[in-house]
Formats: sequence, C-alpha cells, structure tokens
Amino acid sequence: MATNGSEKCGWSASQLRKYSFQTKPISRMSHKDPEADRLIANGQPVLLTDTKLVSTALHWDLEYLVGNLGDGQFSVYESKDQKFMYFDEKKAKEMKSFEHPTRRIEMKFKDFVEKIKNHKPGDKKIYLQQTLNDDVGKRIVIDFLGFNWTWVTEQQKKNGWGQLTSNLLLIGQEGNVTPVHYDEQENFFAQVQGYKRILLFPPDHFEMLYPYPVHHPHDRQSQVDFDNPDLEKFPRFKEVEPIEAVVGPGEVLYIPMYWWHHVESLQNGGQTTSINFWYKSAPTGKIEYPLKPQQKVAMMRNIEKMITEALNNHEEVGPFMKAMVLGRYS
Ligand SMILES: CC1(C)c2ccccc2-c2ccc(C[C@@H](CC(=O)O)C(=O)C(=O)O)cc21
Ligand SMILES: [Zn+2]
Repeated sequence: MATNGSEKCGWSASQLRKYSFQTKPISRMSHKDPEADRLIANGQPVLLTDTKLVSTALHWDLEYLVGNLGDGQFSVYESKDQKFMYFDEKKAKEMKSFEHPTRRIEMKFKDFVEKIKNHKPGDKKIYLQQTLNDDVGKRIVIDFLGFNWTWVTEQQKKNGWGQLTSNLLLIGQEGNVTPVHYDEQENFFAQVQGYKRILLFPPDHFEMLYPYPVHHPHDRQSQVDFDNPDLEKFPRFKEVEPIEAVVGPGEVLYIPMYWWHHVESLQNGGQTTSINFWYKSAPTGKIEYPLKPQQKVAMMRNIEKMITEALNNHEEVGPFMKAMVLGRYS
C-alpha cells in the first residue's frame, strides 16, 4: 500500500520500469467510501484497500500451494524475454507467418515451483495462469469459499454485470510484464503476494494505442512496444495519459471493461500471486447519445469482423476501408 513515504509501503520507485510517458496516480480508498461505488458504477478504475476479497488467500505461498493445489496440470507460459504477450491460439493457427512470442506448457504445480526456485539469469521467464476450478485440494476450496463473496456479489448485482466467468490464479516471476491490452469483461483484480504496477488507459485511447486487427492473434493488444515505441508508425502514442496503481497484498483494483491495462511484477520484488474476478458485462440497455467510447470500440470490432468475413481475405480489409474513407470522410 503506497503512502506518502512516511510509512513503509513495501516497494520503491527503483523497482518500476521506465517509460517515455508521464502517469497520474489512481485514487485509492476504502470499499466503504460511497465514492468507490460511484466510480465502479461509472466504469472508472479505483484501487480498494480493504475489501478483504481474498484475505483467506493471503497465506498462499508456494509451499502451501504445492501442498494443497492437488496433482492437476497447470498452464505455464514461457517467454524468451520478460514480456508475456497474449495471443489467440485459434487465430495463430490461421496465420502461418505468426511467430509465437510465448509457449504454453502444461505441468504439475510442484514442477512449476521447482522451475521458479532453480531459475538462473538467462533462463526463459515463466508465468503460471490457471483457472481456479474444483479439482484443487480441499483446503484451497475452503480458502476460496472464504473469499468476500458478499461484497463482490453485491457489486455484480448492483452494477447489473453478467455471471462470474472465471477466477484466474496468476503466479509470475519478478519483472514479468503483461503488455498493454484490453479485455471485454469487468475485472476485480486482487493481489495476494508481492507487488504489481498496473498502468491504465481509458477506452478512448484506442487511437493512441493502435490495436492489432481483430482477426490477428494479438487481437485486443497494442502494436506499440512500450520499451521502444515506433513514433513514425504510431505517432499519436506520444499523447497517452495513463493512470498508475501499484497493488500490494490484500488490495483490489477495479479494471473496467475495455480499459487498457499494462501489468508488471515489480523488479527484485520476488514472485507475485494474483487472483482476478472476470464478469460478463451488463447487457446494453437503451442506446443513449453521445455513445460511450466502449460502445464505439465494440462497434469498430463488429464492423471489422463483418468486413473481414465478407471479403473473406484480411489483406483486402485495409484497401476496402481506405476506399470508403479517404477523400470522402477524411
Ligand atoms: C500474460 C498471461 C499469463 C496470459 C498468457 C496467455 C494468455 C492469457 C494470459 C493472461 C490473462 C490475464 C492475466 C492477468 C492480468 C495481467 C497480469 O496480472 O499479468 C490481466 O491482464 C487481467 O487480469 O485482465 C495474465 C495473462
Ligand atoms: Zn487483462
């Protein structure tokens, strides 16, 4: 819990990666503050310091998890550098030229812990990402049942969200980076062990973050490499104005649907454990004008999908849309 520096906050600015843009701090507050509910209802991010959402998981260190997660297979992603770029495996199959930035390997949890313990500089980085399901040990089930379901279910109801689709258990190594992307679900992101720095960009940053085409395996991810932005190709990237949150154990960040987020496990901060709560969005009610940026992103996605399917060849999509717009709408 970062503070004005007088109390210990468990991390220091030297552990944060350096980027070309400035950031503004996110608002942090108690979940009891009426402002918190107002922000969530308005689809604005907020860092909640005291929800106790996953307080029964705060003791989930690696040896406890080895002893209680059961003998199942876990999805572990491997990357040659510190970036773990999501890609859609189905779309990757349809794109011969696509080079996979990460590799998914299935392994037992104890083998994952061994890899973490024996990691040496130069080894591939790894990131465990696994849906919490019912074939975990019974003590994990008890911890899971002890989550603050009262509060999170109340949030789901009063914001009209759809069902809880999944809780992902995430265990990453210090320095791991999940490059900036958006999801089409509401997300209560709960930090369990270690510290993560999250940069958040509003949905209207679509034009400054240059997402990949919808049919591309990196759909929903930005084409801009934050460590080496190509301002020739992506000139409006210099206009980005993110807000920043460092989440620590017991803290919960609300990441609204369509909000871009970049996530990094602090350097030299040890391994990080997070649990996310993804909810389907509220059904679109009566359309009101002006349209929200999220609605425009959803429209652009549908139009891109329709044109790509109708032309049945994604090379033609650019020329087709240029013919429609250049000199006529631009
Ligand atoms: C990078 C990784 C492991 C991955 C690889 C391949 C396919 C999917 C994913 C995936 C999905 C979600 C996260 C959690 C989080 C980011 C973070 O905490 O790092 C986040 O973005 C969110 O909660 O929305 C992380 C990953
Ligand atoms: Zn995400």
